[in-house]
Amino acid sequence: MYQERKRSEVIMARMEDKRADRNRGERQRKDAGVKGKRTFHEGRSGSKIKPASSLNAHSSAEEVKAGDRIVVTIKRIGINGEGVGYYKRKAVFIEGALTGEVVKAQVTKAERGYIQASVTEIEKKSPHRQQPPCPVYEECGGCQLQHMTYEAQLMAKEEIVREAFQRYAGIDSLPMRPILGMDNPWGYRNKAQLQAGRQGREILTGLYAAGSHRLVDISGCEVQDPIVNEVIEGTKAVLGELDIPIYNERTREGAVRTIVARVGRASEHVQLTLITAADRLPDARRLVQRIREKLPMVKTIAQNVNKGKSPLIFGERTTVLWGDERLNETLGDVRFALSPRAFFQLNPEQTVKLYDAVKEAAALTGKELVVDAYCGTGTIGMWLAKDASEVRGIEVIPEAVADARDNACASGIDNARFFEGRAEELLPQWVAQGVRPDVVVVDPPRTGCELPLLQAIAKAQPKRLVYVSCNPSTLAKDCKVLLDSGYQLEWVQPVDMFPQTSHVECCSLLVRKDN
Ligand SMILES: C[S@@+](CC[C@H](N)C(=O)[O-])C[C@H]1O[C@@H](n2cnc3c(N)ncnc32)[C@H](O)[C@@H]1O
Repeated sequence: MYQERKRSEVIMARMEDKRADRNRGERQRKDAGVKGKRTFHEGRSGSKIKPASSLNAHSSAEEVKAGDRIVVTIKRIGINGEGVGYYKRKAVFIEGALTGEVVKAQVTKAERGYIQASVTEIEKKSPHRQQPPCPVYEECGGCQLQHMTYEAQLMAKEEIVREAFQRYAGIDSLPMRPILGMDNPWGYRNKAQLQAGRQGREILTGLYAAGSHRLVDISGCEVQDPIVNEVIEGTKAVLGELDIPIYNERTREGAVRTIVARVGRASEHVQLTLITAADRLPDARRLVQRIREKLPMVKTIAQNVNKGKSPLIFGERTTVLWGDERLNETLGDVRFALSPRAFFQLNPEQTVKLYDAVKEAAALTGKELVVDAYCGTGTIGMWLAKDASEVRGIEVIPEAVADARDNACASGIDNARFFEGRAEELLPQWVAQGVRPDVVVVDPPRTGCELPLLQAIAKAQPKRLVYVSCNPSTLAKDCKVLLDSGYQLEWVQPVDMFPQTSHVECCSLLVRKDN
């Protein structure tokens, strides 16, 4: 349960990322009242482009209806990676269109506050448009920005953050630092979590196409670590060779539902988990033997049983069939021992940049009490512990708290304690008891912080508040509350944790005005 909750909140695994992307798109469109998804990519979908002569431009947005043709200049990229322009002062959301482009588009939906349309022809093409490297980019939907250069992706993400602060916090001149991107924005994901299925004799592993039960095979996914891809392919081959039954979503028969492979970057060891729909994994002994022979980098083979019908990936019970109980990983000089269901950041290289920004914002001298609210497995608290007097982490998921305690122990950190509970309940209690943190770090789920937590922070008056967020909209809304209660926004540091997708993470520093 812990793993699944984390996943949906922290963009944990690829499958859940897809859902999060879609949900996010829905949320964003709800803001403007839009629903739907991308329908166009130049080059791939050339046949969808209609000649300009078929256009029939309208004179008033009120008259626009589905099926009409309009011409739109794209002003920016929206939170879900779509192009956003205006037609007669109404926002128009156009999947696959890029900033600066002038596109002819067909209206797919016209509502009071917005229009949704799909590209039929690009009149003026962006120099940042590129052919998406992935052959299943459109079908898969896990990435949203492969049709633009990486440079343009970074600019778009900065714009998304700027726009959120303008819209939700009324800040026109945001103290934003340049986004921290990656030198190589490919092969960064340390973990794949793929549904298994069959097409005739062939075993597929991938993601379901949006709104369907059609599995899109994503073999060799370019954002995955190549070692992870190798293990997924090798495992598929062994499953086929031994004719192990693959779960069929429709008939609810078969065994293997999902393959999860996670690589430890420091060791290059891989933890492999097969999620099955029943207790029995047929031919388990031969399966273990063949995987060990074929994939020597695999150091753990585990089975997790999930008999449920919900979209949660993991079930409650995990058995290690062979090998190490946990995968060792390090971030900087902090060590982690990860059980198959334990959460860990998906892009370790960028996580270090994010946590370093948190450390800079916290500006610790060794004397401070730091509260790490929404601490997960305690990674941020541990990153700060050696420069603080005391760290107190708060996390709602018991297994995460247990992991945090174990990880602190493994790293020899003895000034960090982790508490199970809701941040919006525990912090107010502590404050009522007279606890006065010097620095509070919050890293909430996409929904942002609960108001009682923000109120408790305002009451406790920590000198520094470090807000880590994967959702610029809720970040900006919460910042507005904090700015109204005596804080000042010093800087916002966006970090590109998920290149090729429209996700953007930010670390923001707020300080008390009366400091
Ligand atoms: C975005 S993650 C942050 C994880 C961690 N800081 C890290 O960098 O890995 C948010 C975490 O908040 C936890 N959470 C969600 N709601 C919570 C609440 N009301 N109180 C405390 N923790 C909560 C989730 O279980 C999740 O571990």
